[in-house]
Formats: sequence, structure tokens, C-alpha cells
Amino acid sequence: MPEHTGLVALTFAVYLIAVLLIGVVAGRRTASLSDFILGGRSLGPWLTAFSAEAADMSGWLLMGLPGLAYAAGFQSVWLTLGLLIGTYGNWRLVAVPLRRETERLGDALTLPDYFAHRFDDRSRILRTPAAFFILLFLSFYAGSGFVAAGRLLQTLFGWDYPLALALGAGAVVLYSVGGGFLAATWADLLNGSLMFLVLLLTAAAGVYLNGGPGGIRDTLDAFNPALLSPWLQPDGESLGWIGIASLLAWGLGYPGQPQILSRFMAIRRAEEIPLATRVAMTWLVTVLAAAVLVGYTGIGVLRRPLQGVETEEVFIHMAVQLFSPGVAALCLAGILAAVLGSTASKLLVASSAVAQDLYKDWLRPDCRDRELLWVGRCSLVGVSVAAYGVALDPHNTVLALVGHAWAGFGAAFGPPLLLSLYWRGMTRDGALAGMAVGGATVLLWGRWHGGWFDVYELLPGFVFSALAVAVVSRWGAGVRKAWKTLRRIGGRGLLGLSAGLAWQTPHAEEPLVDLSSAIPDVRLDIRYATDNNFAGRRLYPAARCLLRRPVAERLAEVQKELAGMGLALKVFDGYRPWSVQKLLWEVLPDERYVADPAKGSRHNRGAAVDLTLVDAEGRELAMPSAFDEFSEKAHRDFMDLPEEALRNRALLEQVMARHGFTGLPTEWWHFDYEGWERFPISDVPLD
Ligand SMILES: C[C@@H](N)C(=O)N[C@H](C)C(=O)O
Ligand SMILES: [Zn+2]
Repeated sequence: MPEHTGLVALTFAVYLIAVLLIGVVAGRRTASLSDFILGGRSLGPWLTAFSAEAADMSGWLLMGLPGLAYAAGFQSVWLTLGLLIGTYGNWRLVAVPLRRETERLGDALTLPDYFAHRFDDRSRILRTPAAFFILLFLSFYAGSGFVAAGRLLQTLFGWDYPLALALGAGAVVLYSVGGGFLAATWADLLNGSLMFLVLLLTAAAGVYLNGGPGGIRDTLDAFNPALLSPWLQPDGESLGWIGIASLLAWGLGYPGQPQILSRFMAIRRAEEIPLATRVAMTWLVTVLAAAVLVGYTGIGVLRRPLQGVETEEVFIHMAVQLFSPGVAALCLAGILAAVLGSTASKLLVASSAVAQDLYKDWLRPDCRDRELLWVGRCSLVGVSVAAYGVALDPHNTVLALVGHAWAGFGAAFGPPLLLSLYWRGMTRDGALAGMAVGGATVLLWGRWHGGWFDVYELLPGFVFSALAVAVVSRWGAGVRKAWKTLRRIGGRGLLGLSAGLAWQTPHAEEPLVDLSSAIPDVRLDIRYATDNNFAGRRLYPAARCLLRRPVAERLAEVQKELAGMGLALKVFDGYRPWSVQKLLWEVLPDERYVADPAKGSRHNRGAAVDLTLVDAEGRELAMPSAFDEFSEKAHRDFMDLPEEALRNRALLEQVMARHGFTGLPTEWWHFDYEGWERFPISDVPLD
């Protein structure tokens, strides 16, 4: 297409100048890491909708999908349907709760950040592997975008591949480094509009030249009747359930894609999501239908049939053949926009994993916002260099990895995210298991072939990941304990494991029992059943201490040991209904002292207890502070205290630890029972 080259170059230059200007303007509004990663959560519904869709639909929309429709005919309906259902489900089921939760849970900026806050994971066991996974796969994913941009520029202008690649990559890096998330989303508005316009134009021209729907059907019928059946492959063989399920399964990938989820987190208000959903779905239905029509109509319109990988160029050939050079150049700019826009969104998410989840979390938790912003920018450059390195080898290994990336994210993050938004009983270990099982299934499934193994790896990955979340959340603590038991008894073998399992598993169903039934003479001072508490009013209808049975039994052991020292326990609180937790949180929304009801307190599981020591006459021993005195004096590492208080605090901590209770760092009186995760959060009344 040499006669187009000058005009194409001009159109590309105008487009690139436009996005760079966007980068400069957005850069002025980017003052903190939160601005850089999520645009300060300021997106309106239109911007959110366009941005989420443009981040999703890369050059694949203008090349891959028309190519599939051209080569495989009506079979492409299944993929289109899968994408539509997946996108709609993602907007309806994930967008609103994710937006609300990420703001409520300590202003979580990234997906790993959300998981860490949701499960109160201070050990980083969840955040760090999630961040590495994102960083690794999104770098490859972004690398593939560079490959596509490089190839497009190389084909159009005949430049050397590395030079073409560097120019494409340079443009993305420049506008995203400067303007961060805002630049990327504003550019997405431009990209999304351009993609919409050029697809619609090309499809309309194709339909017109084919003589309308009847003409398209006649052309396909004459060319290859198998193309008219959604059940058949082009060679006339049945597509089979594996083929259909694999195409539909693409839709399952949506709830795990960080580059799309970040758009949901960034909308100004959750209430604007329904409008954004309507805009996004209208855009998507239109462009998917248009992309498919470009493929179908290309069969009748193009002067020569396309073969093999060339089928993916059906949109380019249509544009060049049907339109004037100026309009054709605009269509090609549409491809560049699609490729660069979605690549920028991936680079940004990968760089945010470095800045927020690795640098801030591991190296400099207290660093200033400006420093983090620069770390974000530098890591974007670093990730881009890595992606450029990946793209320099434009062979199939990269593309194969990219094929896995959608499935990898979908299976590793999709089920844990979905379940975490809707199931309060889900545990941190469940989330970890879901990520590991989903990711591993995707990596392994493709290695085998034949029968079930021909199904797209996302489907088994998603199902196994969801099962892993459910099983480990429900029974994980019991299995872990049984494993510990087995290791302890070593050679006593399998019998020990089955005994351990038999003893542990039913604990997930343990009822709440009255502590007085396990310790008949226990002293209670249930403060929330009086108005002598920090809320200043009575919150429980009865002065009872309920706990899960094994927790109560362990406390009875503690009481027994203390009796040998002439001491006893005095209990301030045990099981606390979840609705009361919400009331406490309203009074003091400070996670150091009151657990956020969004995550639930261990009290809500009947697995935490607040208590102190008393002597034989029932007099409280000196302790660092009063119960529920929320100050540094209550912290376990606070040492500026009288000797006696230090001694008593240490004694209480040691006796409790010997019976499987761990103290909360910020409250000397609060203890969690080991394996508290296995008990569900509940909201039963105390009377
Ligand atoms: C409110 C206080 N007594 C308490 O129990 N705090 C912990 C952190 C909780 O709410 O779980
Ligand atoms: Zn407590």
C-alpha cells in the first residue's frame, strides 16, 4: 500500500501528538501514587466505561476477531457470546462491591493490596506472590502489544523491526510515564472512540457491498456452507462440546484481569457504575458485531482470498480496498490506538505492583507520596524495558505465553476475587490456594493434549481454583493442624493423620457454647452488656460469654493452670455479633483497636476473648491500662510501665500462649484462638 504511506504516517503522527499532549495535561494532575495508579478515583462513568473496554480490547478486536470470523464463520458466535456474558457479569457482579471495598479497606490501590487488606494479611504471603504474578505476566502481555505495534509500523513503513518497535514502545512509555493512569484513561477515550468509528464504518461498507444480510448469507454459502453453521468447523467436522465450551470460557477470564479491575476501582462513585455498565455494553455489543461482520463480509468483498495468518489482516485489506487513502489511514490509526492503549494499561498495572506492593510494602512502608510517585514512574520505565526485551524476540514463545496470560489471570485471580466479595467465611489460606491452584492448572493443562485436555485451560483453571478456595476456606485450618500433628508424631504414620483429620474437621461446625458451662466459676464482666464501655451504651441484651466449644475448653485449661498459682481469669468479652461490630466500628473506625466489620473481627467468629487476671479474692491484678483504653499503653510492646504491670502482662501472655492463644499487638487483653480462621463469622443474638 505504498500510495498510502505518507498519509498513514501523517495520521499516526497526529494521533501520537494527541496522546502525548494528553500525557502532559494529565501529568499536571498527577501528584501522588494514588493519582498515578488510580487517577485519584476521579473517573466519570463514560471515561470508566471507555477505559475499561479499551484496556480489554487490544489490537485483537481489529485483527484477531475479524480474522476468526473470516476463517471460521459462524463459529465465532460462541467467542463473542462468551465475551459479552463475561463482560456483563464483571460489571454487574464485581464492579460495585470492588469499588466500595477497595476504598473501605484502607484505600487499597491494587489487586494484591485489596487481597492483603481483605484478609488482614500482615505476613505478605498473599500480597507478594500476587504482585510477582501480575508483574511477570503483564510484562509479557505488554511485550506482545509492543510486538504488534512494531510489526504494524514495520509492515507499513518498511522500517527495521527494532526501530519500529522502539518507536511504538517509546510513545506508550512517554504518555503513561508523564500522565499515569489519567493519561491512559483519557487516551482510552480517544482510542475507544476511534476503534468504534472505524469498525462501524468498515462493517457498514462491507454489509452494503455484500447486498445486506441475505447477500452475506449467499456469499458464505457459495464460499463454504460450513461457515454458516455455529456447530461446524470450516472443514465440516463438528465443533463438539470441547470447542464450544472453550470459546465460551473466554468470558470467565474477566473477573481476574487487573488492567480491567483497576478501572472499576477508579470510578468516582459506585452509584455511577450502572450508567458506566450501559455505556460499556453498548460499545462492546456494537464493536463485537462490527468486527465479526468485517470478517464475514471480507469473504465476498476482497479481491483475493486470504490464507493462514493473513486472515487476521482482513480489516486492513478491507480498509485499504474500500476507502480513500485518508479514511484508510484513519482505520490503521485505529489499530495502533487499540494496541498502544491496552499496552499502556498493562504497563501501568505492572508498575503499580512494583511501587505499591513490593517497594512500599517491603522496603519503605513509611515513604512519602512523592517518592512513591517517582518509584511508580521509574518502575513503569523498568517494566517497559523488560517488555521491550521480550518483544525483541517476536517469536511464538511470547505469543504462547500471552495466550496463557488471559487464562492465567482469569483462573488465578477470578475465583478468589469473586468469592472474597460475596463470602464472608472465605479465608486468607483459601485465597492463596485459589491463586496457586488456578495459576498452576493453567500452566500445566496446555502440556497435555487430547480429549479433556483440548479444552481451553481457563475453564478447568477457573473451576479448580473456585474449588480450592471453597475447600481450604472451609476445612483448611483443620487439615493444616492435622498435617502438623502428623509431622509431630512422624513415624506413627497414616493412622495419626486420619485421627488428626477426624478430630479436626468437625471443628468448622463447632457450636457457640456458654463459657460458664466449661468454667462454672468463671468471673464475667461483660462490658458491652453495660454502658461502661467506650460506646457509652449497652450493646448486648445479656451479660453472657459465648465461645466456640474448643475455645471454651482451652480457656478451661488456662483457668486450671492459673488456679495452681492462686489466680483466675476475668472475662470482658467473647463472641460478639457481627452487627455489634458494625456499631463499634462506627464509634471508633481505627483498625488498631476495632476490627473493620468488612473483614470481621475474630470475636465475630467466637474465637477471640478479652480478659485479665484476678487474685483468689477476685481483685484485678495491675495491668498496663484499663480494658478498652485505646492508647499506646495498651500495646504489647509498650514498656514504660511499673514493674508489676509488666510482670502481670507477661504472665497472662505466657499462660495463654501455652494453651494456643495469641495476643493482639495493640491490646494486652485480647487473645485469638489458634486456627480462628476455621470458624465462620456469624451474627446470632446473645440472649
Ligand atoms: C473493641 C475491642 N475490645 C476489640 O475487641 N478489638 C479487636 C481489634 C476487635 O474488634 O476484634
Ligand atoms: Zn478483643
